[in-house]
Amino acid sequence: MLKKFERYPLTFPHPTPIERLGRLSEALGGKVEIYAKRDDCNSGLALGGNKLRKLEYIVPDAIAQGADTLVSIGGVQSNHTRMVAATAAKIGMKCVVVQEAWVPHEDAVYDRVGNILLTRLMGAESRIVEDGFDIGIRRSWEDAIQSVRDAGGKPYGIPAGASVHPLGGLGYVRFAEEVRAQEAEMGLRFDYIIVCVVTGSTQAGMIVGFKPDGRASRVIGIDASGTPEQCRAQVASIARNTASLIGLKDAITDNDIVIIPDYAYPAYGVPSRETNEAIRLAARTEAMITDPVYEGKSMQGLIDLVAKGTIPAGSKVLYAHLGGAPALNGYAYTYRNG
Ligand SMILES: Cc1ncc(COP(=O)(O)O)c(CNC2(C(=O)O)CC2)c1O
Repeated sequence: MLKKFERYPLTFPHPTPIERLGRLSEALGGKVEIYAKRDDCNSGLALGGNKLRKLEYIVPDAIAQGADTLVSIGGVQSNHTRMVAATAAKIGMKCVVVQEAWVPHEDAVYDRVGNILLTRLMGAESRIVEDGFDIGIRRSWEDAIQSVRDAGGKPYGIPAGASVHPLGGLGYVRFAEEVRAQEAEMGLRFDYIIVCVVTGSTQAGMIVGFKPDGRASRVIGIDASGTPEQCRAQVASIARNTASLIGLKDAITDNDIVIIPDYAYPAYGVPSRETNEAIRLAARTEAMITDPVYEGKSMQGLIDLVAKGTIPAGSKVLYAHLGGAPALNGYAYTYRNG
């Protein structure tokens, strides 16, 4: 489905591993088999993560346009801006990232550790602004792009999460193709795929990628944005655009888009007690580290959906681990007692 699209390798030259989470499966009652696909371990670039899969299909366009500066946006502890900074460093471009005030934080070091520390270490110009959380196209980002032009640079704009970009969904179409090949090798088939969703092109790409084998609606998005209607609309738009790009025009229906808003509380970037319990359970049963902004909430959703029987006994579930651990450093106070 993707052969006509150029991909600039930013991830390791092999599929990310799928591992069975036996102790977590047992801890949840042993009736559902849980596996994880480790996209958190997908690259040597600055601790990796889901955005690198997306950026592999965006970088060729930036190079073709003769850009010299990647310009993107996220919260202060954005994993996405860290991966854009990593990509710029790797391909020899400059980088400007706008870091908005997406999270009301309690840690004095929140704006100096984790993702933003790495982003700065890789030479990106990190511009902290006071605008609040929003997954859409931001004025602060548009102004940053213009400022690069005004300074004589050739900017290439990458929106938040590389999601509202024409090529933003392709990386996770490839994820689905990879999973199908691994299922064939493993001699199994997953009934559900659990994925955290915020700006949307990760889940949207998976929906498109799994549509041909009838599993689009088995990609269960766990919303971590706290703005579920905007998130759903963005996923739908990206999925339809991506489907058209790869020759599946009009294939995506509303029923293909399954997003559960129940675990984003109390707010984007703020973990609940249940989020923290989920983070601890994954850490203590599998030494699998999840974060309070994204994967901790999708792990919370997985645990709850199994406990409630929404994911029925006998199911095989693939948990998509998309990265995010560096942000834990901005929550040291929250986890001061483990
Ligand atoms: C670790 C991790 N897991 C899941 C997601 C959600 O992915 P989407 O934005 O494609 O829906 C992010 C996103 N992060 C954003 C960021 O700025 O880091 C785009 C919001 C993520 O970083």
